[in-house]
Amino acid sequence: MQQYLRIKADHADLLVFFRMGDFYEVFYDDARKANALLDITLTVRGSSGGEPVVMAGVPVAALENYLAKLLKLGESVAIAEQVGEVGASKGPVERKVVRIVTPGTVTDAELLADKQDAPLLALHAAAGRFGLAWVTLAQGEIGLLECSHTELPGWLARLNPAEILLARDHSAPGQPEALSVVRAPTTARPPWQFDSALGQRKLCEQLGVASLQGLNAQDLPVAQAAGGALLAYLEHTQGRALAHVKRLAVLRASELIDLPPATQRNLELTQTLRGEEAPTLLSLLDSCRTGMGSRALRHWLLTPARERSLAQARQAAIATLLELGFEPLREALRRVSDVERSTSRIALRQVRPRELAGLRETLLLLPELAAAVPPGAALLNQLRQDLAAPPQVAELLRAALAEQPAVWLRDGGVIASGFDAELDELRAINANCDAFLLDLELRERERTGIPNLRVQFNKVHGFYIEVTHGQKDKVPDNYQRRQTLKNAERFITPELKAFEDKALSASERALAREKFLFERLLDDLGGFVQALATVARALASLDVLAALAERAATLNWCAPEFVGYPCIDIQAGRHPVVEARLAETRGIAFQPNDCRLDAKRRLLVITGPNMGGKSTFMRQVALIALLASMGSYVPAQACRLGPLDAIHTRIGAADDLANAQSTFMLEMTEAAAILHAATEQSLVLMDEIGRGTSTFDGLALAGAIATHLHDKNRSLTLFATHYFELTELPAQKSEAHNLHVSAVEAGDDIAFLHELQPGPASRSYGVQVARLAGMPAPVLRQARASLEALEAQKAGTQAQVDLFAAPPAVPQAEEPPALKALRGLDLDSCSPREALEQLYRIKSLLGRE
Ligand SMILES: Nc1ncnc2c1ncn2[C@@H]1O[C@H](COP(=O)(O)OP(=O)(O)OP(=O)(O)O)[C@@H](O)[C@H]1O
Repeated sequence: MQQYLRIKADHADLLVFFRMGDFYEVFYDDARKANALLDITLTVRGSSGGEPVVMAGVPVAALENYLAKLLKLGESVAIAEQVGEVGASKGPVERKVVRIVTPGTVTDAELLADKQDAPLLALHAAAGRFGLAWVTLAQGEIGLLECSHTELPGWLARLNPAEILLARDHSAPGQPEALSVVRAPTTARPPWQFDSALGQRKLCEQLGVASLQGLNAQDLPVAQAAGGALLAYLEHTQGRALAHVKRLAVLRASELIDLPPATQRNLELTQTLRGEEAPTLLSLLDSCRTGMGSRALRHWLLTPARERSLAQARQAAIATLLELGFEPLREALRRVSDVERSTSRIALRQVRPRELAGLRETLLLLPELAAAVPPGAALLNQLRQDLAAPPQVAELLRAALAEQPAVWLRDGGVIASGFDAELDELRAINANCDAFLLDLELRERERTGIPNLRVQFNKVHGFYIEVTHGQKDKVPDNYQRRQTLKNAERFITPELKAFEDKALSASERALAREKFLFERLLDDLGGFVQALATVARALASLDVLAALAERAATLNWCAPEFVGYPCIDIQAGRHPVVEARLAETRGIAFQPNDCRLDAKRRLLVITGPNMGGKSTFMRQVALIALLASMGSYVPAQACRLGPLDAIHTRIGAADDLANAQSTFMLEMTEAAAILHAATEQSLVLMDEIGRGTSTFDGLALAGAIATHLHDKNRSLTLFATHYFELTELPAQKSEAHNLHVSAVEAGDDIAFLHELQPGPASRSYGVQVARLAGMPAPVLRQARASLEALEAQKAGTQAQVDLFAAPPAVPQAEEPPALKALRGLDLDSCSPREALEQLYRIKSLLGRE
């Protein structure tokens, strides 16, 4: 218990798994926690310091399962192994924490989702800004970024960290709200570790550079401070150099297209509104053959650059793949293992034998893969070159690693035969054991003339020669008695004893030798980590490009064109996810629609019946713009896209109970954020703004918001509404235009054509849609009657309100006397003394205010 308590004191915040033979035991509060989280039985064994020792345990063989569960729940675990020799000294065997597993630092394939990264992120606030530093250990790249408090939630949603490090007892305005966007567990770290000088030094050390200047990361003190804490935590949990973490990516909000959390959610990019993985844009796009590809695709989708050169390079690569064929490449990618994760685990020395076998196969496959990359596009040429791993790696693995290595190193059978003479000899002893014993038996029978003499082995006595009592007198002098049984006698000879020593130690020594050789193999492979990381990145990119080409071909997408002026011009665009769902579930075709926004058509007011397809249309425009910006083809016949700095969306109505915001409050908060942030280069979707409050309030607000977007933000805006009054806007504002979705009515029935046409809609058809939804007939009758009465009433009292008039000027208040006096001062004509007197006078005026 003393040993345990010592270890626990060093790892007070973690669950400590304490190895005891075939179990990891947890004690006291850890045991109670484990009991609650893992549903494992609590027991009491003995007492320590007068207190009963409460404990629980998990079998060693089941460790990974339990770890996976705990990590999912956001818990971190310290694993204390027996490191001393059992029975080597008096007292308990020595134990040490050999591994700390936290949600943001796991690299085990079994504990990670195949298609998603689990980054570790450190967050720091200083000087009114936030600094973020993150790393995906399984990838080996550190990211740095600084942002404002309004941008923070978007970044957190994008990076989707598995664990967040914060300075203990420090918070900044906006931080708790931003953190509520993600569900990651937070870990408190000592505040002094969040220091920018320390961070700069640590980053330079880690990346092996003299200064961060060359990496474009010099001017990010707050992010550097976060970087310091990040690296300190990695040292604490990994306990060894992170040889593979050698790259730095500096992200700048101003270089990426802004995708606030509301946009990521409303467009259902990686999660449906209900929080499911499919059907989403990502799930539709992701036909990648490898986990590496899926992870890269998610990253491409969520970090589109404003500058178009990367997107153009990707587009050109997709065009080449479409022209010259992507199937051979995709076929080859099927057999590729997760080189990215294996590489990082080589660097962390956590790699398992089977992973190395997978890596070997992939490396041998690379020439075939490279040959399957079609020539032409610059990006493809580059990636093909990157696939050229140094041949020594495959050679090393081929020579050292067994054909089919065991799962665990501890079981032996990992190193290939023929690789090491000493290991071969030790293995030969084991293998030749039986032959030697048979041979010895024959020889001894001959020598002694005892026909039923037998050479045998048991665990307690080792090897022996057994002779029945009847033959005892023939036993030669050099036989020494080991044991006497009822009807037989057991002996040992010097030759047999020597063999026994050799045989018994041989298997142990073989295992030790294998461990040694495996470690040496890891040392040797360590030198190739960067080269392997390059291969991994190239494989991931090729996989994404081939998947995007496949999607473009299968789904009949086109290459978008980029232009330098304000423009979103889409011909026959489709919503890719709705289209796929319609085809899959109802076998019907999607109705394509055009969209034209430019300097002269900045705001489209979209009206039409419920269920008409307004939301679908707006979303499809945003999705097409996003797909084009990441470098993909798009679901349209043709598409021209100008500069884009953000996609803002205000769609749908969901209560945010967790943050104590009502539907309407949330609606207004999101709309306000958009009016503050949107620029001339932003795409803005506003779906039924104002519907969360009374009709007049809603209408008045919607009119004012549309006016502001048109006059002040001047963004490219799609504005869907049920307020027909807003269709008057284009009459007053030159850059606003009306569009409506069509429906045809036949008696009480209504059919939606989902077709966009110029001009305003005439009706809402709300009652007809309610009928389709199965509303009881009396309710419908009453609603219809009320509707008629309301419409008649409205027609009679058509008030002339200008919804889009410029806001009245703010009344000018009288200027305060102190300010007036200050303004009246002529500084050039007064002496220093007079100036001082004036200052006193002004100060006294302030006192009176
Ligand atoms: N272009 C289209 N082609 C085929 N079906 C479509 C199309 N657009 C929409 N739909 C179908 O109509 C349904 C309703 O569309 P959507 O939610 O966009 O309507 P809406 O006009 O926004 O309705 P509301 O005003 O009630 O919000 C979609 O779920 C989809 O199944």
